[in-house]
Amino acid sequence: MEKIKPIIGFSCGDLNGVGLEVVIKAVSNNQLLSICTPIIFANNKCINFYKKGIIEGNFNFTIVKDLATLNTKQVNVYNCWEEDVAIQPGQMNTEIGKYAWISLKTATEALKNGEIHALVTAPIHKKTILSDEFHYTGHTPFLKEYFDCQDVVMFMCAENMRVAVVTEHIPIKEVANSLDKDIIVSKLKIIQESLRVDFGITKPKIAVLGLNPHASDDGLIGNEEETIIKPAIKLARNKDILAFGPYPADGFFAHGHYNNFDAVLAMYHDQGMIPFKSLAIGEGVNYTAGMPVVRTSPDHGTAMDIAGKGIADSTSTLESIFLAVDIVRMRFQYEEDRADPIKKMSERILGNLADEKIVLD
Ligand SMILES: NC(=O)C1=CN([C@@H]2O[C@H](COP(=O)(O)OP(=O)(O)OC[C@H]3O[C@@H](n4cnc5c(N)ncnc54)[C@H](O)[C@@H]3O)[C@@H](O)[C@H]2O)C=CC1
Ligand SMILES: NCC(=O)COP(=O)(O)O
Repeated sequence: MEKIKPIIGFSCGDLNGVGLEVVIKAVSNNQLLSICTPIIFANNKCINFYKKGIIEGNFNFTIVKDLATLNTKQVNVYNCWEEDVAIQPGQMNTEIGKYAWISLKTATEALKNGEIHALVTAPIHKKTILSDEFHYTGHTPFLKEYFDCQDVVMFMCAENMRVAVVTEHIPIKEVANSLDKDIIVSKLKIIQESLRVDFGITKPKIAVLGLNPHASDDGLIGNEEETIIKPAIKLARNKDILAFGPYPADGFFAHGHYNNFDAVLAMYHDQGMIPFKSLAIGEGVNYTAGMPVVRTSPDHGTAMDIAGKGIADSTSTLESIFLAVDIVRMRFQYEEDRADPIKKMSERILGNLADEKIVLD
């Protein structure tokens, strides 16, 4: 069957950060146009500002006014604003931060309307984007609310590991009180479903980390393992989720035990992010699992210290595009396979018969 070529939208992130630079670098990859049609939600003048000096040769794009008529042979740019913007790479500036929101808002609307198949978000600066309209600690809680999801999962994905977190951007002193068994089970359900539908793993195994050092050493160092995490794992098992643990986080990563699982659920941000960013092979991608739509993102931030220097690495953005394309295709295939199971099954059986050279009358 012919593979679908999805339309991938890009929000530009903080214009003073490395966002547009890594997006431009990633979409100028020659082979990209054969697997997807990219559309950047920003403004052509801002793209011209960043493209100078970072791309060898020409970087051509088409400015589109109507999202229904994209150029499939080129990168598309949708102008979300018309005014000139005084970009100052590396500067934290709330005036500039507001364009990150305009871009994100426009791209998210397009995602909701089905005008793009997936969204790749370039990094926002969590402080400069804040406004009455955008009052979230990141894309994840915004998208959760926008798409009316009961829960979603921040799911970091790389070639050799996938790490999800229970709590996201909250102060460390609030972590223990934010955990409860239903929240953990909810995350495990989303991870299991995502591994099946988005990654095609039929019987995924998920490791759950403890919260305390040495997963509490049998209650010597805290009790959340006994009172919350173990009961959550038991509950998940009763729901046919192959969850294991809780494992002490340090040795689990140090000795490579993550290799035995399809995903790892960490209790808090740094418990998952530090090993992920340190041990991931290939570049990591931040995927928001549990939504009806597909959103990926590079695993890094605005990198203000190197913004505008042309030295930002775009590999994680490129991987975010590849993962978005893969997931769109996986979901499409998943739906297709289940649209008419009897017909599909008979087609497959007939295929097998043909393989075995059995002739039907
Ligand atoms: N998806 C998103 O929107 C994300 C946003 N952020 C936000 O970004 C801002 C800055 O966060 P930081 O903690 O400083 O992390 P950061 O990832 O921006 O920077 C950490 C270090 O990594 C380097 N680095 C990051 N990306 C790079 C790249 N593509 N190529 C080469 N070097 C790179 C930076 O130069 C810096 O030394 C914060 O407001 C944070 O909340 C952080 C992570 C993701
Ligand atoms: N550490 C991940 C991060 O900051 C990205 O968060 P989000 O914007 O994807 O919610």
